[in-house]
Amino acid sequence: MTSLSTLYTERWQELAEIKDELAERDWFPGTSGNLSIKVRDEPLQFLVTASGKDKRKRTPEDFILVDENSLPVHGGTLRPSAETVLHQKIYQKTNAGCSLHVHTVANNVISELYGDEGRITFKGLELIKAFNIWEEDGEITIPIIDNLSDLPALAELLAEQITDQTYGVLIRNHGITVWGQNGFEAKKHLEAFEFLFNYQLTLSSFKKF
Ligand SMILES: CSC[C@@H](O)[C@@H](O)C(=O)COP(=O)(O)O
Ligand SMILES: [Zn+2]
Repeated sequence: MTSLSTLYTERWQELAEIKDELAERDWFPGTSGNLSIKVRDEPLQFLVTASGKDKRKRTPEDFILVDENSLPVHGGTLRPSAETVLHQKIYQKTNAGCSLHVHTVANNVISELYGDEGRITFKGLELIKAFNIWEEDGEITIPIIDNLSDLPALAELLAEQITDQTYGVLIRNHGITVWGQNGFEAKKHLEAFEFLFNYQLTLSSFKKF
């Protein structure tokens, strides 16, 4: 059986690599964004990015191990992400092993354009298969929630949107939070959503009035 410390080291490495890749895409403007990865289930413990840091940089203090109440397991002075409670809710309501939150222009614009409808649905696009949807007429819907400043309330709002068919949630004029069973799947979902948002925005810009 893999020891807890080996698991911790492996998960740290996995999350650090994802952070580097998302940084290369410039998906952490102005210190925004936060990432987490589950280390153990019972009791829940996950690594989450430290708050307010430049997530483009790699340092030994990038991640903090937190518990099922989003509190640091080992104490210390480093603060976990302000949005840790959103990650906590995702682990408590899904079988996710990794959760990623980024702010991009595309996800913000889509969230504003479709915010009043409370969701956006994509269909007829090959990339929907990234969500393991293989039907020819398959579709994927992402809910859009208001950007409450009360973070526990925001986490509740997000949790209310989670179903078996939900892979992410847009927070209006804020960003996207996605998850997957592991780091690979969470990143795949994030890249697929961002592709779909960019597709929609590009298509709209070419539509005749
Ligand atoms: C600097 S704007 C972004 C923050 O307000 C927040 O939304 C965010 O994504 C990053 O917060 P953090 O506490 O660093 O995880
Ligand atoms: Zn954010």
